[in-house]
Amino acid sequence: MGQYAGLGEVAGKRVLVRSDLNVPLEQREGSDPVITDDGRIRASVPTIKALADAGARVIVTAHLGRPKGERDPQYTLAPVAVRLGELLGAPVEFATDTVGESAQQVVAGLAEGQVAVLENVRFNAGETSKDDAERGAFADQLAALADAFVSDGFGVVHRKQASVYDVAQRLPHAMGALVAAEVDVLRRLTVDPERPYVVVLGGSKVSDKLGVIDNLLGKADKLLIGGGMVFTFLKAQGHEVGKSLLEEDQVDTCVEYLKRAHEAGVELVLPTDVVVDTAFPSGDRTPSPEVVLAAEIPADALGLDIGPESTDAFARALADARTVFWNGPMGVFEVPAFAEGTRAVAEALTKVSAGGGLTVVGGGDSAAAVRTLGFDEAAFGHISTGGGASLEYLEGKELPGITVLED
Ligand SMILES: Nc1ncnc2c1ncn2[C@@H]1O[C@H](COP(=O)(O)OP(=O)(O)O)[C@@H](O)[C@H]1O
Ligand SMILES: O=C(OP(=O)(O)O)[C@H](O)COP(=O)(O)O
Repeated sequence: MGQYAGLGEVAGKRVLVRSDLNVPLEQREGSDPVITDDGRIRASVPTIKALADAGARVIVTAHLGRPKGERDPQYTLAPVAVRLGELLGAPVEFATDTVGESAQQVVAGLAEGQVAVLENVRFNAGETSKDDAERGAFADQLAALADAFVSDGFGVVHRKQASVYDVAQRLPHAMGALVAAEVDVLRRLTVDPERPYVVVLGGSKVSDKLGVIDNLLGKADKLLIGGGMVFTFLKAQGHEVGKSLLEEDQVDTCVEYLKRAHEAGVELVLPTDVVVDTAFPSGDRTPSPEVVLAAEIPADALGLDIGPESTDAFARALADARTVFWNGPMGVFEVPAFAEGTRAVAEALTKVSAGGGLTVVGGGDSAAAVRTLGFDEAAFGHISTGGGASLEYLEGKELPGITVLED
């Protein structure tokens, strides 16, 4: 328990652990949602188990998805608590609220070494509030449930949120084993990475992640852009993108990035072809994928993957890499018709690893993608549980959930 030395003896103490249990769920008509990848739950187990084994009364707090500060049944953590119990090999109590009567009762009933999960912390508006007082008031309620706090949700350490940041100011605190291990690997990418250093970006959290490019242009040798990021860049190049994901207010920023990449000699690789469909894939619809030139996306279509020509170009750009960081799937990989770009990038990374290079895959969905597409985790240097968090760490930004632990 050296990791938690700052907390003193944990036996008998109520220890609040912030984990990142934000796993992909498939909603199924008429039955409970199914966890399609439990990687983040598995990654959270060692810290929870170590504390429970040491006799702590462990209270796990976490979020799922982005509910809008109120109860939303599709984002309940109940199935996650069940899975955590299976992985721990011990029953896990579940509180049907986060800080209310149920939470208080469940915590009061916890024996030494027992584990409880509180309902989705984002069902409370205070969690993500930009107002310090509102966030603080909610953090007070969370802190009242516990004697100590362990921060182990690496995927959220870039969020200045009550259960990540404010609660650490209110309780004796320590960094969890997962956060410590993640930071250890990522540090290797910031200190003199072996070159060429290639960063691959994709996914759908476009507004969150476009900003990181600013900083990466000064660090990486090549930047490969796929996924939902592509279309704001294509628009910046003067192309129409139909119904694709687009951050209209970021187009000028992308124009600037294109210019700066050119000036800095950074190779910025954008897809030249994309796989489109006329609607976003949904359960009851058979996809009808079509490959079009990136410069000629029809008005009624939306881009859902990078095309075959781009896939080859991305693989070529990765072939001589010695360090690679990849965050964000290249397409809607959950649907086989739009998974090829993601598969090809994953394949290219395994080759870099096999040749002795360092590859890091970061992000809940990116990690889930490599696993669900059948890749062996051992074929990558490191699979990080955090996408946005890793990117901000690599940028050299201060991560509120980590700096707060240093105070
Ligand atoms: N072109 C696209 N349009 C819309 N969604 C996309 C596109 N490409 C990828 N996605 C979606 O992005 C999601 C993952 O994005 P993100 O959360 O940013 O990644 P991560 O969790 O790895 O950080 C996936 O669910 C995938 O379906
Ligand atoms: O999924 C997450 O981040 P990621 O998609 O950047 O890996 C984390 O659980 C954080 O979730 P958030 O981006 O809704 O704050």
